[in-house]
Amino acid sequence: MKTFDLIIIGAGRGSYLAAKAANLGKKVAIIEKSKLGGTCPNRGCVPSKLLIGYANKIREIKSSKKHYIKSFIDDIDIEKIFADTNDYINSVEDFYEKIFNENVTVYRGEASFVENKVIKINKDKITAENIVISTGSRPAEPLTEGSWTSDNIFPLKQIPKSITIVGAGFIACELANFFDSIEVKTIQLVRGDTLLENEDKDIQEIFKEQYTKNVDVRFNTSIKEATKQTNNHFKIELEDGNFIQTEALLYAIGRVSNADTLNLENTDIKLNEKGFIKRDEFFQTDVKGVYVVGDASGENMLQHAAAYEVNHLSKILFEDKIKPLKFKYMPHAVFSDPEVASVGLTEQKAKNLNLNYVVSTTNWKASAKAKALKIEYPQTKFILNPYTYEILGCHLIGFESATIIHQVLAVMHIDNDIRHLKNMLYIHPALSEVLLPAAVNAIKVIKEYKKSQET
Ligand SMILES: Cc1cc2nc3c(=O)[nH]c(=O)nc-3n(C[C@H](O)[C@H](O)[C@H](O)COP(=O)(O)OP(=O)(O)OC[C@H]3O[C@@H](n4cnc5c(N)ncnc54)[C@H](O)[C@@H]3O)c2cc1C
Ligand SMILES: NC(=O)c1ccc[n+]([C@@H]2O[C@H](COP(=O)([O-])OP(=O)(O)OC[C@H]3O[C@@H](n4cnc5c(N)ncnc54)[C@H](O)[C@@H]3O)[C@@H](O)[C@H]2O)c1
Repeated sequence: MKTFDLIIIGAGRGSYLAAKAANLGKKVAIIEKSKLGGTCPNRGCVPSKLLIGYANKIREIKSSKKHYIKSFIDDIDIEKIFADTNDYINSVEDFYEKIFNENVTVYRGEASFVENKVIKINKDKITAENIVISTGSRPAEPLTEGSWTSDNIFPLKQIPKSITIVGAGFIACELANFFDSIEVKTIQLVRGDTLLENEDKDIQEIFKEQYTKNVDVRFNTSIKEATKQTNNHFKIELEDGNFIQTEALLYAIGRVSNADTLNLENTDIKLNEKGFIKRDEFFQTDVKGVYVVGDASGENMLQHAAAYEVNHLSKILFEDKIKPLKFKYMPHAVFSDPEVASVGLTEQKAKNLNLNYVVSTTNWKASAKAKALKIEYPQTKFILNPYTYEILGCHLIGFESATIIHQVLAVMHIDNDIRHLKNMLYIHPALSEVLLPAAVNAIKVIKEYKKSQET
């Protein structure tokens, strides 16, 4: 049996840990059953955001009337869009192979545990003092045979004339926006009456109102039966009695754990109630020296979380900086139309937790830059601790929200106090300036709250 210093199972973000350890002279084995780089560059964040780039441009052209410009789109070269996106995807393996030096052995195949510290891949058995499980997650099984998930839509193959997308979360709202923008007949099926159900309710409402101006969303329904016809299209009977025909059917109904591939029953590693791998704040599983990072823990399921965790784990393993990691805040964004960005608690969560909080909501109308964009709906919502001025949550909807929120993240990172956002200097009239009236209003709301408590 071969012995390594470090074994990494899953070459998504775990690849960077392999590269770092190898650069420090450690003998590393990394095992991947699919493509090096994992979900984000091959079938996740990057390809989907490349597509959103086209969608944003198309939406901008289509809304040019607001700027008194009559425009029309002569042709959208979807073949080129698909080919460019696939070119990127096809370059990923090569990129990842190059980040590994001679100290890395790449095993191709599915890894499973034989015992606590012994891993089997194909006919090989290997062991190491430290083992990192970074096996990510996979799409929940589609409910119709022959349909797509985000795993098999990339690399992009056929250009469908019509697509039906099931789900109301991140993936459904990003990809339905793309397909609709390139004029593929798109229908989104949502079992409830909300989109992006984990966002703050006010943001959800604005999102729903704006998004459904473009995308044909059928709420409170789902697929009763779907059958493939001779022309290879799906005939779908909906729960509400309606029928639709669609060439492609994509399920985006959440992600599940890959832990079932690992034969963990041969170990002392425990799972949580959702089947993801349990760990402590040092990423350690129930077996000493076996760690879990990224989606495999089921905690954050975001690339920036996986990247941060891998970086922190490398400090624990190689720099003797044995500090626990507990995220103080975890931001996310939905790159759809409109764009949404969020960090911390929604108002509903703050309420459920019985916290003392105040809410400040401001629109972006005072911003000259926002005015120049001619979009009416953008909003900033803060949830604040009125005693400490702490930002408990911040929710943005509007152009470049994912960029603007970084200013809030910096404050939360350094010294979480909304007053910094009021006192700092802003470039006038940059779009980030929208946070100035938001902070001024937030502080006013806090003062009014305090005054009301005195009387
Ligand atoms: C369509 C889509 C869009 C997304 N967009 C964003 C975004 O915009 N921003 C964002 O922050 N996040 C986004 N995400 C989420 C992001 O991709 C994941 O959070 C991130 O990739 C997790 O990284 P990871 O290394 O934990 O897992 P992964 O990247 O999934 O890597 C795990 C690897 O382990 C391999 N593996 C699994 N089991 C085994 C086994 N038994 N043996 C060997 N290998 C195994 C898998 O093949 C995979 O390559 C998106 C996800 C999807 C699907
Ligand atoms: N911009 C980003 O950061 C980004 C983009 C895409 C994906 N991601 C990550 O990937 C994860 C997975 O994305 P996702 O969109 O698949 O999951 P999600 O959890 O965001 O949404 C799943 C949706 O499917 C619906 N659903 C579940 N079961 C269903 C059923 N049987 N019938 C109909 N609807 C059903 C849910 O109500 C929900 O709306 C996200 O949680 C996120 O962590 C992030």
